[in-house]
Amino acid sequence: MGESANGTPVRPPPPESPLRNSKYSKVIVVDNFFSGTKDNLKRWMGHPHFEIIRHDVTETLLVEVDRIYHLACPASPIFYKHNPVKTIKTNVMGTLNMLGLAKRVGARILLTSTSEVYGDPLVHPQPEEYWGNVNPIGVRSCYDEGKRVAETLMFDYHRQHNISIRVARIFNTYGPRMNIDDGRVVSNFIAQALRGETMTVQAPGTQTRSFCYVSDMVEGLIKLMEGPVTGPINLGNPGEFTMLELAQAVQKLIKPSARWEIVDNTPDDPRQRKPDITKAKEILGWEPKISLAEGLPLMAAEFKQRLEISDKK
Ligand SMILES: NC(=O)c1ccc[n+]([C@@H]2O[C@H](COP(=O)([O-])OP(=O)(O)OC[C@H]3O[C@@H](n4cnc5c(N)ncnc54)[C@H](O)[C@@H]3O)[C@@H](O)[C@H]2O)c1
Ligand SMILES: O=C(O)[C@H]1O[C@H](OP(=O)(O)OP(=O)(O)OC[C@H]2O[C@@H](n3ccc(=O)[nH]c3=O)[C@H](O)[C@@H]2O)[C@H](O)[C@@H](O)[C@@H]1O
Repeated sequence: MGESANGTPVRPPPPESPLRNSKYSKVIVVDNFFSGTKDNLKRWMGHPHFEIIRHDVTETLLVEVDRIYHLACPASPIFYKHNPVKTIKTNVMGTLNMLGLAKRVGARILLTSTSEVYGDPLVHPQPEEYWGNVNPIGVRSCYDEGKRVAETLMFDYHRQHNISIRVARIFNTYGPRMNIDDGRVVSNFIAQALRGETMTVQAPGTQTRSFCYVSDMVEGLIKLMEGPVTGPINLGNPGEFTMLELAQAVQKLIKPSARWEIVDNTPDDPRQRKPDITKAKEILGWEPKISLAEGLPLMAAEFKQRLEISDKK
């Protein structure tokens, strides 16, 4: 345990904390808590180097910082489709405001873009050079096209105002402390199996995704932020699974009697997705370490605690 300037004992940051191995030792979290929760931040509250501001990034923010990790955006399809206009505003006005902040204070800014910029990809796996296959007027467009505009804004500010930027294209990331009713597939299947409900496999069930464990992703984001290139760089785990395979893995892990059913899907669901992470490996020296088989039990254990389900059968 170290000591702060005013003598208050300072807890060392946990291994997954951006504070570790970083010269940037104070963190200001900005969130409007639309899909996030303060519960996930409780262990940091009262820490002298930590601050939370309830704020919507579609409004101007005035703080003094060196690094901006711009993650604010509804990310689960059920959340972003709930208010598509707000989702676009968050991506466009929110990114403009964060870039304005970066310009004013001379900070470096990292955008968490998404594999959704590749849409329903016709190239597989997806390299960064692929321009994508995105429906501009569909129900997912507020998110997909919103992130594409956010990327454009990042590069225009970089070219026009010489802002230092980093763009990560994140592929499906999961882990402990996700909102139990987030609506994304890994949290849905784990929560459903634990609650004794039928897992909802959206048709056809043969669509694929590549799932990255959260601590791997955090390490990749920090390496990109402190690394030498702007990106865009794919960050994800190249292990590729169908949704039926994921349901089977959750069944095997949680309850052999767990069942699934095929339910209706929503339009424009990508049929396949797998990152080409050659650039992340070669330029950042990053690749994920935690396989789906290792990550699922870690998430299930934490979901069990929150759902207060004991191991007694
Ligand atoms: N998890 C993934 O699979 C994944 C994949 C690709 C990209 N991303 C991107 O990473 C970022 C984080 O995703 P996540 O999975 O942690 O989602 P999340 O929903 O858990 O977190 C998003 C956070 O942004 C906050 N937020 C939303 N709108 C805001 C606004 N207008 N102002 C301030 N805060 C706002 C939410 O309250 C929440 O805390 C998002 O930008 C998302 O698009 C995530
Ligand atoms: O990684 C990405 O780039 C994007 O991935 C996800 O989008 P999506 O892949 O649609 O995520 P899910 O909602 O978890 O769906 C994954 C697959 O599971 C299926 N699914 C989802 C939920 C469910 O209960 N059952 C089910 O079979 C969906 O049809 C889809 O094929 C995230 O929601 C986005 O924030 C993120 O940007």
